[in-house]
Formats: sequence, C-alpha cells, structure tokens
Amino acid sequence: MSISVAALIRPAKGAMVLSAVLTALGAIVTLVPFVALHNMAAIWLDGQVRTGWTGKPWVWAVIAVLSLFVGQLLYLFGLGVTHEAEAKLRHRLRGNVVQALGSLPLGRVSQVPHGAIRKMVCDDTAAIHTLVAHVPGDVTNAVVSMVVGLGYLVWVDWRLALALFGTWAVAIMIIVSTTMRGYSDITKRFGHAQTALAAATVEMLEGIKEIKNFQATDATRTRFNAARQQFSAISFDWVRRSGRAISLLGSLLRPATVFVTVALLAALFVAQDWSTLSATLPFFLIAPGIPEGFTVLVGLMQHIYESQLAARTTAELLSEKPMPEGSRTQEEGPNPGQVEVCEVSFSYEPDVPVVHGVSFTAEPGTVTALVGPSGGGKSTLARLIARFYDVNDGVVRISGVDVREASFSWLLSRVAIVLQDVTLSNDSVHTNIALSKPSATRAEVEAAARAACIHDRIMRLPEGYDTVLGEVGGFLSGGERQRITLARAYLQDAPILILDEATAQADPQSERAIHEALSTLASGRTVIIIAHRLATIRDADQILVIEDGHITQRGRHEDLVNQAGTYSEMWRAQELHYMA
Ligand SMILES: Nc1ncnc2c1ncn2[C@@H]1O[C@H](COP(=O)(O)OP(=O)(O)OP(=O)(O)O)[C@@H](O)[C@H]1O
Repeated sequence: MSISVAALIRPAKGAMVLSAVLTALGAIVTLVPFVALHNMAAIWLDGQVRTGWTGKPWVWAVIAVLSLFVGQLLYLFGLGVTHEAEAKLRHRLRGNVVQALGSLPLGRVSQVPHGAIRKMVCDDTAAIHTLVAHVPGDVTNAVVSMVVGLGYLVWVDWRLALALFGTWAVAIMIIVSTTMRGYSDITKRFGHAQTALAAATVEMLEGIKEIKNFQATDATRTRFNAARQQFSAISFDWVRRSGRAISLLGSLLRPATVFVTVALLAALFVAQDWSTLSATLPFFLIAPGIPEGFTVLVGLMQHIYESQLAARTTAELLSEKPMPEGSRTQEEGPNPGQVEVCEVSFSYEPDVPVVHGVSFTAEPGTVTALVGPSGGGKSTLARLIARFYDVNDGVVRISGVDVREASFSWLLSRVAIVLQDVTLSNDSVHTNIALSKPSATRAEVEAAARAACIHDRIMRLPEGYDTVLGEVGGFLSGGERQRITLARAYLQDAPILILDEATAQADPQSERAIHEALSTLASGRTVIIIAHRLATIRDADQILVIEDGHITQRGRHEDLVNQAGTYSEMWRAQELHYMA
C-alpha cells in the first residue's frame, strides 16, 4: 500500500480547513479599515454629503479600529489551530516512522544509513510543519488579502486598477520566466544532497578513526567530503537562482516602488479627469500592501517544496511493506534446536539472485561451518536463517517451524546472532550486555561476561559494569567489543547460535580469548559459523562450501581436505600463509 503526502497529513486536515476559513475571514475583515478611510476621504476631500451614520467620519474611525482588531484575532486564531494540530501530527508521525522501521525486515533497516533515519525522525517531521501549520493560514491570508484588495480597487476605479495590475503582471512575468527555470529540479537535488550529507556525517562520526587514517593521504576520498562538496555546489546554485528571483521581485514590489508606480498612474488619471482624488486614495493605501502577499507566497514556496520532499520521504518509508509476524509465540517446534534450510533462493535486487536453491540441515547441538570465497553468499544465508530478510523461494525452519510462522520474540528466544559489525550503544556495559534480556540481574550479566572472557576487562573500567561505553574511560578494543556481544548472546541463551566472522576485528591475543569464549558459548547449542580461518572450524560436524550462492562441497574437514575442489585449495593456501 502506497501512502501519499495528502494521506500523511490527513489527521490535521480538519484543523487546516478551519484555519483557512478563519484566516480568509480575517483577511476580509482587515480590508475594512481601508474602506473606512476611503469613505472618510470621500466626505472630507470630495465634500460628499451623506445622511445617517455613513456620513459621520468618527463612526468610520471606530469601524476601522474594531475591524483591525478582529482581523488580527481571526488570523492568529487560525494559526494557533494548525500549530496545535501539527504538533500532534508530528508526535504521531515520529511514532509511525519508528514503528515502521521496527516492522521492516531487519536487513532493510540496516541498509538505511543512520543519518537518513535521523533526518527522517527529526528534520523531515519538523519540515512538514510548514505544510500543515503555515500553508493553510499564510497562503489563504496572502491570497485572500490580495484578491479582496484587488477586487476592492477594481470596484473603486477599474481603469486605474487595470493600469496598475497590467504594469505588475508584465514585470513579474519577465522576472519569473527568466530566473525560475529549472527551480523545481534543483530544489529536489538540494533535498537529496541534504540527505546524503546527513548520512555521510553520521557515517564519518561513526568511523572517524578509519577515516582519519585515510584522510592523512587524501581528504577528498571520503564520502563525507564528496557529499559536502556536492551539497555546497548545489546549495550555491540554489541560493543564486532563488536569490536572483527574490531580490528582483522584492525591488519591484517593495512599498516605495509601488507607491511611486501608483503616484505616477494616479497623477495621470486625475490630470486626465479619469479619476477623482478620493478614488486614488485606496490605491495609495492598499496597493503597497498587496505585494506583501506575493512576498509571503514566494517565501513560502521554498518551504512548501522542502515540506513536500520531507513528507514524501516519510510517506515512502511508511509505504514500505512491513515484514509480517507469525503467530507462534510460545509452543516449541517439533525439532527443537534444528535449523533446516530447504531449497532457499534469495535476491536483494530483483533478478540478481545471490542464493540459489540451497538446502542443508544443522542438527541440534552440532557445528555447521559456512566457508568459501568472498561474496559467495555466506552472510546472506546467515541473515536469512535469522529472518533479517524473507526468502524468495523455499523455506527456513527453526526447530521445525517455518520462520514466517513464528513471532519475532519466539525467533529471538531461539536464535542468537553475532555479526561482523559490532554495534554497541552509548550506554553502560551492563545495559549493552543485558540488551538480549533486559530483566537480567547484575549476577546474570556478570556470569555472561565471565563466560565471554570479558569480566576482568570490565572490572578494570572506571565504573565497572556501570561505565558508559564511548565516554571517558569507556573505550574497548574491537576484540573486547566482540566479546561484549558474545556475552550478550550468552545471556540470550538461545539454543541456536549464528556467528558471522566473530574474530574479524580481533588481535591474536583477543582472538584466543574469543575462541575460549566461543567454546563455552557453543557447548550444547546448534552453531552455524561463518569463518575464513579454516583451522578454527576443522572440528565442525559439517562444512559447507558456498560459492556463487550454491553449496559446491559439503562434508567434514577430513573428507573435504582430500577432495579436489575449493576447500582443499583454500586449506593449502591458508596453511602456506600461516606457516610463512
Ligand atoms: N544489502 C545488500 N544489497 C545488495 N546486494 C548485497 C547486499 N548484501 C550482500 N549483497 C551481495 O550479495 C552477494 C553475497 O554477499 P554475502 O555478504 O552474503 O557474501 P559472503 O560470502 O558473506 O561474503 P564475505 O565473505 O565477503 O562476507 C554479494 O554479491 C554481495 O555483493
């Protein structure tokens, strides 16, 4: 189901309509003081004799003051209505965005850069503010003020009005057609560049250490610099175009210019006897205010574009198909601890399959190793087992249950996954370990940390388990961070454990500690491990060689090492490498 921008802001529609009506009334009432002044001028300047209250200037003065007050009140009330509705809508949208992210396939969410998510949750929902809170009031006020003002001028003296509008129309057409060409396209590119810069900034902050190493030689190689340069180039172009249009329109429509234009036309009309002196007065009073409506509209135009782009990004996210959750919440499956991958095919992009009809079974309590050349599909298979994505064909069964039929919590209680990229939050060590079981006591967290061979290191941190990671003293090495995630998996106590390159970031000493932690963690569980170091998995119960999305060899180490094929080649190459 696709969600449109209109559907996104629908909850605020009632308030927007009310605001438009109130501000339209306000704009009409605000014109009354000028009508009053015109009438006063007709009595004083033209010496018109009227009977009743219409002939009393002081009555017109009172009407002028009252209507000014009521007009402002209606305008402010209209703005207040939409601001309240927008605040509620923003709160709701932020909730919806976070909820949508939670229900998308995990693999899809991890593809969205953190910066883009931050922009969506914070900036985009805030940008919708203009669309909801200001467009109904300010646009209506500007349009109605102009229309009513112009209408009144036509009513007072249609020929003078025509002369004035004609002068404006020609001048505006020339300015707009020459300066605004391609404006919509550049505004779109400006929005995209903004998103790219936000994503690259977060990426840079997260990987500042690596970026520093590379930046030492060539700063422009980083994605951040590219995004920054692109953003600057586009924003310069955008500012130049919009600046040119705004300043030219501004000069034409500023009150002094309008006053002079009216003065010249009025002098001509009075001299020719086409108009009376009092009839020219509304032109001097109302005409300089009319362009304010244009200025408001031009100023709002940019905000409206930004709002629409932001709303579209949010609408696109909310339109994405959520991953349906199965209904099994408690009941154990028929084959506890078993992983069955049956005729599974999968592609990230349509028509580019990366896993083709793969089948294997990992029996409870056994170790299955996935090995093979880079890009073969090992991580993809691991992610499919943990249901980061849904398979295109075939089925993945955990404990004999199709993963699509189980609830996420059921799956989480059966499958623990330790990924290549260690993600720890800016929180205490305790909270980071207890992520898999928030109710865990300190004793349980400590037991998990001991099993993951990281307890001693944690005790050397300034505040022990209460040290906030990432803050002063709370820095851990890659291998140590990995052991924190192992402790987390240990605490999760799932019967199935998926390890993706668990020693990728570790130094040799840390690697030993990780292997010790791993054997504690693995005992009694079904383990599926992705490993590049074949020596670490030579005791595995089955080894699957994954190449180009297929299983090309399977068996135990002793069998495979004596067969001609990728495994024996990899084994020999690694033996030579480690002997060297
Ligand atoms: N999120 C993604 N979107 C599109 N293609 C992807 C994505 N992740 C992986 N791929 C592609 O799928 C194929 C398999 O990748 P995968 O990461 O599963 O391989 P791998 O065997 O684990 O590699 P490595 O040993 O280098 O980690 C590769 O061609 C890769 O480029």
